[in-house]
Amino acid sequence: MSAAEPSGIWAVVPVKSFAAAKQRLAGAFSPRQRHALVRAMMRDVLVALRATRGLDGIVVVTADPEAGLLAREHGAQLIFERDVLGLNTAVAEAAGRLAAQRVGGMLVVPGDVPMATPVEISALVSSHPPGVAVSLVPAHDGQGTNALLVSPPDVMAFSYGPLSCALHVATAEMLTIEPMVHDPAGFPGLALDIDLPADIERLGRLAPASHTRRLLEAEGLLGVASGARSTG
Ligand SMILES: Nc1nc2c(ncn2[C@@H]2O[C@H](COP(=O)(O)OP(=O)(O)OP(=O)(O)O)[C@@H](O)[C@H]2O)c(=O)[nH]1
Ligand SMILES: O=C(O)[C@H](O)COP(=O)(O)O
Repeated sequence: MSAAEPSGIWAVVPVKSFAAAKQRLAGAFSPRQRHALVRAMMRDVLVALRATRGLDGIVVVTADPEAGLLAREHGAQLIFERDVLGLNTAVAEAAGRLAAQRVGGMLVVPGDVPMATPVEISALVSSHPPGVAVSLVPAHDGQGTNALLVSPPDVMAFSYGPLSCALHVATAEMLTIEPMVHDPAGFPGLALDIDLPADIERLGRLAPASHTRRLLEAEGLLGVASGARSTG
C-alpha cells in the first residue's frame, strides 16, 4: 500500500477463504449458495466503504485469490495471508503494516456486514475522538464487534471471537483508553453480521438494496430461516 499522511484512517476488511466461510449457514445453504453469498457480502462491504467519506484507503486481508481479485476490482489494496491463522492474526498483520506506514487509524469492518451503509460508517469515523482512541459498534446481540476503529492501528491486541465486544472494551480500558461504544440500534446495517439463518431474516427486514439481497431473492432464500436448502 502506498504511504499516507500520518493522520488518515484506512479500512481493513478481513475475508476468510470463500470455500471455508460461513459454516454455520451450511444447514440452510448449499456450498454454491454460501460461496455466492460471501462473495456478494464482500462486494457490498467494499461498495459501502468506497462510498464513505473520511477514509483514506481500503485494504482486504485474505488468503483467497478470488477475494483478492474482487478487492482489486473495487479499488482496494491487498494483504495476502500466507499462513491462515485466524481473524485476530489477520487483523494484527494489517495493523502492523498500517502502523509501519504511519497511517493514523484503522477501521476494521468484516466482510459479513453487507447492509452497512456509507452514512453509518462515516458517522462512526467522524465521531471517533482525536489522538489515541478506540471506537466500536457491537453486533446487534451486543456480543460481537462489527466495527472497530483504533488509532493508532496497532494500539491494542485483538480479541475477535466469542464476547469480543466486552474483550475489546476491557483491553482498551487496560490501556487507559475509554472506548467509545456505540449503540448498535443506531447502526442497523453495520450491526447485522450474517452468521446464522436468523440473520438472513433480519437482513430481509432492512430496506437497502444490495448485491446480497438480490442474490438471496434470486435463490429464493430470503426469509428462509431454517428450511431445506435448494439445490446447487
Ligand atoms: N482474513 C481472514 N478473515 C477471516 C478469518 N476468519 C474469519 N474471517 C473473516 O472475519 C469475518 C467474521 O468471521 P466469522 O463471523 O467467524 O465468519 P466465518 O468464519 O465465515 O463463519 P463460520 O464459518 O460460520 O464461523 C468474516 O468476514 C470472515 O470472512 C481469517 O482467518 N482470516
Ligand atoms: O465479532 C466478532 O468477534 C467476530 O465477528 C466473530 O464473532 P462471531 O463468531 O459471532 O461471528
